[in-house]
Amino acid sequence: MEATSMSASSRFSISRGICSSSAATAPAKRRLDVTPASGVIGRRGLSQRVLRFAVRAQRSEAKDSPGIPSPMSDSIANCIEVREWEMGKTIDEIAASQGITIRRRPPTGPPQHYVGPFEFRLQNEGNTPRNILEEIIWNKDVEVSQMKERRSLVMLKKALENAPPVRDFVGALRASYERTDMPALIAEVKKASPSRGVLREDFDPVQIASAYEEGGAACLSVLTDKKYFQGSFENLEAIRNAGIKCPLLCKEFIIDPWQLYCARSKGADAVLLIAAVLPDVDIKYLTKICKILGLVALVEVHNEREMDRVLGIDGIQLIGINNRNLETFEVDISNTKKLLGGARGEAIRERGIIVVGESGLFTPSDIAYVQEAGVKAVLVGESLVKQSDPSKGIAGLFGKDISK
Ligand SMILES: O=C(O)c1ccccc1NCC(=O)[C@H](O)[C@H](O)COP(=O)(O)O
Repeated sequence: MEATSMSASSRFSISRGICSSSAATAPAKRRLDVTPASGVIGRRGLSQRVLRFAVRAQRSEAKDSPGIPSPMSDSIANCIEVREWEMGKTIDEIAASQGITIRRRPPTGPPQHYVGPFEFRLQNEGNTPRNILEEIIWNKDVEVSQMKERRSLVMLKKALENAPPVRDFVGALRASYERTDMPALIAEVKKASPSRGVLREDFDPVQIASAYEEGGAACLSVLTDKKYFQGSFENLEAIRNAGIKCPLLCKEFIIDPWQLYCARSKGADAVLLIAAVLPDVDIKYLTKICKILGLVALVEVHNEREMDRVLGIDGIQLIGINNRNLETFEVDISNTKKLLGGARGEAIRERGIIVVGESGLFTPSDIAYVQEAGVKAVLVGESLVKQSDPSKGIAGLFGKDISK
């Protein structure tokens, strides 16, 4: 399928995958089986929004193409109602049952424009984020709603028609690994982070991206979050339009399929999905949409439980192991080794999944350590972006020139 267009029928088939067209008439128990666990329930859950999004998309499709019937709309809407009625559980409850501690933003707060350092805010169990990752996600929820108002799905679909073609992200990683016999580099264009503050004042994203390419990076990761990382979709678009050949990962906190369309329209070839935030059903749903758009998903895990959940999902090509605990900021590269030991490592090798070691990599011995543990790619930000010449920084990090 063309990566840049999404036909009504392909959208319908996704909808069928997540919510059987017969759900409204099937016996209740069976409906529970055919409809994924957190699929359409609770407050502000992605899956609930995914289906509403699908319904809206199909309605607008029908408006765009009068005469073409939209047979799934009613059954999806029924599914939403049936699931809400049957389960009576919130998305947070479903997520918690999978070990996810990050909650979705409650409808009552926090105030959208609150300010001040995280630790000084009034603590209130219900409407105050418990850690930085939760705060980022709650903020993203508000931000995505606002962006959707400014740029509708119909507008995004139009933009997709002019989006640059998708490049082979996984192919570029494999080729680099085979060429250098070292982990392929995904070099991150990252101005700032919540854990480290501003990493580079004279930040020119296109210049940094070209230096990375020159230094031998296989792919690039571009932070698009504004509030916490001082990134932007404009940076992603500028890098893509500057003729950089390395495939691009849109490094964003994805909680809604709208963001996938946005990333693709700006020229992304891959996106990040964070298992600490997304229940299984959302990962499955989002990866299906990625496939339709031609995007590859880098699914990020931090611990054994998340790794086991992701290994339970079919069709995953890329798994990132983040050595940074996103709740506490602690970095420990032995996390990579821990998660690749024993049966997990075997399953990964058998299935040909590429593992990306992420965060906290500064020296050739760090690279050797994660390679020994089994990674075929690394994602590196801070240690490269801080170098006056990031291209030379790559040779320093790998202990040799990997550009040839
Ligand atoms: O980097 C952070 O402080 C951070 C905080 C909260 C959520 C995510 C965060 N980082 C995203 C990343 O995973 C890193 O940017 C990436 O792995 C590169 O890490 P590094 O080489 O240590 O800059």
